[in-house]
Amino acid sequence: MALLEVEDLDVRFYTEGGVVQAVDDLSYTLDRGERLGIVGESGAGKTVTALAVLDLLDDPGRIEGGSIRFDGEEIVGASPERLRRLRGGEIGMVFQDPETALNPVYTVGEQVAEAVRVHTDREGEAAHDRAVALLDRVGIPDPATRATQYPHEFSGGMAQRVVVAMALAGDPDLLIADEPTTGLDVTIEAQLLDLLDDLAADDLAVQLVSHDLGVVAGFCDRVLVMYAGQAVERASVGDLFYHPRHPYTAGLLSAIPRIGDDRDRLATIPGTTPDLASPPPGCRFHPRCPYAEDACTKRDPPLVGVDSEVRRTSESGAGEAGNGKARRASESGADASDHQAACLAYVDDADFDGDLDFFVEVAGDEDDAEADS
Ligand SMILES: Nc1ncnc2c1ncn2[C@@H]1O[C@H](COP(=O)(O)OP(=O)(O)OP(=O)(O)O)[C@@H](O)[C@H]1O
Repeated sequence: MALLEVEDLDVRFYTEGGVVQAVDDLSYTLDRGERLGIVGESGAGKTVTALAVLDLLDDPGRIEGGSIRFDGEEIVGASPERLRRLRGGEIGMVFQDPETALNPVYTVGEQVAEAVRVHTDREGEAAHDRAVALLDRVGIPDPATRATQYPHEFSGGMAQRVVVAMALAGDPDLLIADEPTTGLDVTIEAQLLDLLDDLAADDLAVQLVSHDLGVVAGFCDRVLVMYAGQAVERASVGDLFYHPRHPYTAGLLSAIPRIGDDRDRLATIPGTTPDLASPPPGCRFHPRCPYAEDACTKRDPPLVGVDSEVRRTSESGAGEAGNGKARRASESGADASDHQAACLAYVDDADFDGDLDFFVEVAGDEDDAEADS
C-alpha cells in the first residue's frame, strides 16, 4: 500500500469570475521514502494540490471530488482532530517563504519547541532539548545558542532550515515541500537540497513542488507534470528527462538553458496557461501545442501508458512509432506503465496522425548528456 494515494481529486474555487477548476481529476501515489516532484508553470495547481492533501484549502476553495488516503486512511472529510494530528505531525510542511512561517517575536528555539509540544508528548525541558536536537539535525551550527535567537538573526537559508526542523517535530512520514528553495541563492539551495536528501534517506517520503526542473532532476525519483490543473505526464526522472512523451513536458525541457548550448531554443513555451474558470475544450494544452490537430480541440486525452523506448524503436524502423504513436505498454510487453502521458498521440483510437518530432530533438540532449558524463 502506498503511503499517499490521491485519486480523481477535483478542487474548485468558487469565485465571482466563475468556478475555477484548479485541480481536475488528479491521481498519483507516493510510497514510503519516495521522492515525488510535482512540476509545471505557475497556475498549474501544484500548490493547491499540496494544500488539498493537508486539507488546508481556504474559502472559496473546496475539494469537490475524489479521495486522498494517507497510510490507508481517508483524509477528505476526516475529523478536525484527525486533521490536526496529520498536519505538521504525520505530514510535515515546508513552504516557500520562511519569513511567513516563523513568528518574529518568539525565539527560534521557542517555536521549534512549540511544534514539538503540539505533535509529541514532550513538555518543558524535554521539548526544548528535542528542539535543539532538531536544529542540530537540520545542520544549524551551535544549535543551543541559535535556539535563543530570533528569526531576523537568521539568513534565508538558515531560516528555512528552522522551518524544516519544525516540520520534523512530529517525526513525519511525509514532507510536503512547496518551492522550498525558491528565493535562495544557488549555493544555499544546493545545501538545503542536500539536507532534504539526507532526510529522505531516513525513509521520509518527500513531495517536492517546484517550477524548477533542474531541482527536481537532482532530487526526485519520480515526476508528475501538471498543466492547467491536470496531470499531463508521469514518469521516473530518467524517463521524463530523456524520453518526454508530452509536448508540454518537451516544451518545459527545451526552456531550460544549458551551458554551451547554441541551438535556437524557446525561452519559454509561447502563450500562457488558460483561465481555469473556462478552460479550453479538449486537451487544455492544445492552444499552445505545436502539434495540435483538430481532434485535440474536441477530446480530453486520458493518461495512458507510453513506452519510453519508443524513439529507439522508431530509429530501427519497427512499429508505428515513426508517426509519433507510441505503442501502449501492454502491447509492447515492456513494463512501461510507470510512464504515462495524456496526449491523443498515444490514444489508440484517437484521430491523431501527427509526428511528435520533439522525440528526436530531445534525443540530441541525451547524446550530449552521455558525452558529458
Ligand atoms: N484563493 C483562490 N481563489 C481563486 N482561485 C485560486 C485561489 N488559489 C488558487 N487559485 C487558482 O488555482 C489554480 C492553481 O493555483 P496553484 O497556486 O496551485 O498553482 P501553482 O502551480 O502552485 O502555481 P505557482 O507556481 O504560481 O504557485 C490557479 O488557476 C489559481 O488561479
